[in-house]
Amino acid sequence: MAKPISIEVWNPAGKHRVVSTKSMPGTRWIRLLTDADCRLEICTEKKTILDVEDIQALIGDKCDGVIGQLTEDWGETLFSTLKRAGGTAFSNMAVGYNNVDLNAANTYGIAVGNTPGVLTETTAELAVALTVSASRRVVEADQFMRAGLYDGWLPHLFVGNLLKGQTVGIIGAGRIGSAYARMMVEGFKMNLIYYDLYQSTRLEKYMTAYGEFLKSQGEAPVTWKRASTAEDVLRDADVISLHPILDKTTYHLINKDRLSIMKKEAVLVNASRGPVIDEAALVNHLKANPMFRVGLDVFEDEPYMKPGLAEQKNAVVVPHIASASKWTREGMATLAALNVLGKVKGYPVWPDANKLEPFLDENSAPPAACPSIVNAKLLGLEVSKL
Ligand SMILES: NC(=O)c1ccc[n+]([C@@H]2O[C@H](COP(=O)([O-])OP(=O)(O)OC[C@H]3O[C@@H](n4cnc5c(N)ncnc54)[C@H](O)[C@@H]3O)[C@@H](O)[C@H]2O)c1
Ligand SMILES: O=C(O)[C@H](O)CO
Repeated sequence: MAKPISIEVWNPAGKHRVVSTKSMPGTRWIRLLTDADCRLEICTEKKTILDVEDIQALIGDKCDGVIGQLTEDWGETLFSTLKRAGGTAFSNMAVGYNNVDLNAANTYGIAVGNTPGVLTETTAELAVALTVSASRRVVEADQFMRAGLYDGWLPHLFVGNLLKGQTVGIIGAGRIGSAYARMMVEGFKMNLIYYDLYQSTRLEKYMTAYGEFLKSQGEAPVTWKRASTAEDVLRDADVISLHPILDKTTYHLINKDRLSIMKKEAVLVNASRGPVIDEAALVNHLKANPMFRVGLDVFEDEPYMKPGLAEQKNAVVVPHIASASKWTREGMATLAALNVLGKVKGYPVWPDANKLEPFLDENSAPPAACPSIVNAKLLGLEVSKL
């Protein structure tokens, strides 16, 4: 028998039943669904991470689409349950979808949505915050101050690293990696080295033009280089920020061997996914190298940290909040809802998931399209001509 699970219902008479496994910020997403004849059921269960059985109970016997979260395991069981309930759409409220088994979704013909772009700058800004906090020992110094230990200015007190003129390294120079690179380069006049499977022509052009601009102002130009291996970035950079997707190629990309080739005083930042770093190896490295610092938004076994990490003063840790600005979270909710709504209504897919502004303009109706469906091609979904 299905578990009882608490829900809040909007527009009970709506024709299409859409389930959201969590309450999400803002109200626009709710309005968009209910105005389009959806009965919306929002799970209000007081449990942070829902398990597969909870979500099966939410889906029930009839469900057209589900808006879910990155903490949920969307695989064979959930997609087959959704299919049996007549569903055709699932959207993560996240850009990353490593919690989703796309093969299973494809098998059951379920469209899988994500929420790119709207979180790019917000996430990059938090990565910058982690970089500065780790480099300048902000959290350690804050704790020292609150503990009443400050008894006057000292030449050696909390000496950290200067960023200006150093080299910033990016692994995964996609939307967020490139935005972070620009912030670090513009903000701190850093040189850039990046590694990605693909060339980032846009970022390279920007770096060249910005270097020229600085030169024209009589300042030292910034330089850039595309590395042919991740190791080249790790060896050369003073600050390394990780922004790839999580898949087989990036699992434990940062491991014991790769940590050992980094500079002893390097700063490593991760706001991508926890398993990109072998966290146990990182804890050992932090213990052995007190001048090496990290800023982490994500962890290998969330919500837990590997033993020893919490005690390391050279680590700044925050609970996966990189996309947590009000505008972004409301935008993510909107995009996730529109992905599901679009599929339920039979709309085509938006042609460019990097240009979703029309869906985010609160003063106009969104286009009749699904903003971002990651398996659209595989499912042969029609592309919007709008
Ligand atoms: N911490 C957070 O709250 C938060 C917020 C947003 C996104 N994220 C994570 O950040 C990731 C990136 O988001 P995005 O919007 O920039 O995605 P994106 O697709 O624009 O960028 C990902 C980049 O990683 C590159 N890549 C893939 N495999 C690689 C490899 N083996 N080595 C090097 N580079 C590789 C891709 O080519 C691409 O350029 C998401 O998938 C998500 O997991 C985390
Ligand atoms: O992938 C994502 O979108 C994040 O981890 C949450 O913002």
